[in-house]
Amino acid sequence: MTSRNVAERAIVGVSLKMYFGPAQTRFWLESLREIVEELHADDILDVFVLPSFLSIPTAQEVFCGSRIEYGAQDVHWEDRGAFTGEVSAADLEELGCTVTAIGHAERRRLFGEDDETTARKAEALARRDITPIVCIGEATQESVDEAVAACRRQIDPVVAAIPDTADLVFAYEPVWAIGAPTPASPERIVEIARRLREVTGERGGRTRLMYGGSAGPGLYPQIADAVDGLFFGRFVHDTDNLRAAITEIVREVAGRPG
Ligand SMILES: O=C[C@H](O)COP(=O)(O)O
Repeated sequence: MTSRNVAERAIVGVSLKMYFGPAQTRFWLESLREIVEELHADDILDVFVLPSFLSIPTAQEVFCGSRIEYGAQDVHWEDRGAFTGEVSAADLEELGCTVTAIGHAERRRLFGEDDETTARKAEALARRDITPIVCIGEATQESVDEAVAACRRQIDPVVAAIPDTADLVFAYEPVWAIGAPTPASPERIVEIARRLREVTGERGGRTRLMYGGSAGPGLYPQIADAVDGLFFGRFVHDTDNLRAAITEIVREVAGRPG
């Protein structure tokens, strides 16, 4: 992949997983808004955050009048019915969600989510015009060929399940790099991203590719020509780090030849 494939606007996403309670989430969301506005980041970046289900109404309130998008970390594939404990794409749409993650490695490992259920969830989101953030990635630090094959097994059912024109984001997150001290090497990310673009490039709809897995300040400039953005976790909980990470991405994108 070359810089010609990279979208003009970069994407910056954060999943808060289950790290923060409601009050701490509100503080962090307010800080995110302040930082984005101070840096005018939303002029050149698509910024989204995925708080817990309980804090989605808070995100709706905090981001009122802002271009920051928000959504959930999971969704059920049906709109309504006897599905105890679940939340539907219809509910998320009603609360203004425009993005939602599916198929995260933790959902796959801890809650039995598989490629088939991920595809059904993608279809449910696409029906509501909510962009699926589909998490893909190899389980162990195997060869690039094996990693791409593993990702392909996760990509193909999703692509088949949604309309060709639907907006789609893949978050390439090597499972072994999630919750680790450092991300995958820039060389590996760039090579795998290039190969994944070949797989997803046939779609008619916009298909963007992010990197996630221990991403933090310092990573983006090394892989900016290969990915459309970063999917952050722990390393932007600290709002100084959040500011540093967004500042770095804004500088990189603003410096691209126009
Ligand atoms: O959803 C985010 C990713 O799983 C990355 O999390 P992490 O940066 O804390 O490893």
